Amino acid sequence: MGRDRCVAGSARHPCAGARGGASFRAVRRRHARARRPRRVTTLRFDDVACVRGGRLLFEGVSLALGAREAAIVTGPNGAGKSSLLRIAAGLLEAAAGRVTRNGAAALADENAALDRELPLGSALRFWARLDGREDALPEAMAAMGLVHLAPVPVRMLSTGQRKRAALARVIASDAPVWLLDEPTNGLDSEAIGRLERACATHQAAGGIVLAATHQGLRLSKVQILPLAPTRDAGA
Ligand SMILES: Nc1ncnc2c1ncn2[C@@H]1O[C@H](COP(=O)(O)OP(=O)(O)OP(=O)(O)O)[C@@H](O)[C@H]1O
Repeated sequence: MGRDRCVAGSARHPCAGARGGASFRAVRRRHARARRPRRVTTLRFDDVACVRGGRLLFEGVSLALGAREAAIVTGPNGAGKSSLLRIAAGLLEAAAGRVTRNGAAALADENAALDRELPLGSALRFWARLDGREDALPEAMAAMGLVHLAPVPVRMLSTGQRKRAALARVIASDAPVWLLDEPTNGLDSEAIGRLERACATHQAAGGIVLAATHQGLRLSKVQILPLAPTRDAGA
């Protein structure tokens, strides 16, 4: 039964299923949580500039993303794509301009930050537990085709498998803003399809995707943000 058909009045809530299971109160609490208005997710760059190592990488970058929208940052090596994502994540300060983000961000970059000695399942659970999202992990691992790799130590994973693990970490997080740095690097076509479907699900739920990539990534409601490097950037 759909959420909107949910009616009160019986000892067992109709959404609890034929065999009962959840009590009326538990189901009503769950539905109240689902109905609770979430603040609308937004990410804005207004006239942003980035300086690294004393060199101006880019300037005058503006971008406005709302719920369900996406952008792909393009540009040659060294143009500052990763730097732009780090600015969006709040890990790097813009040299000029204004960055506003409404909603937590999850960043997937080349550093998966997974304990190499732990089995993949445990390494991912460490982060999911910190995020209070342990229950979301099995679905995230399934989304990236990782379930069978759960017992394998992280250090034994291939490049593509490690990339999929980093993406599963983002999927399991509750962050409405996904920042994906070269997310298709090392992924085969099946894994790219999985990532695209995960992004579509995330956007449909009101999330934002900002990705930096040299390769194609099919996203809906997407805008392209080409980074034109300054002479200073020497890309
Ligand atoms: N910590 C740092 N200190 C100084 N300079 C840095 C630092 N990190 C990156 N840079 C420089 O900033 C420039 C932009 O780097 P960035 O990784 O943002 O580029 P990119 O567009 O993502 O490149 P690529 O396509 O190769 O991934 C590069 O010239 C790089 O050497």
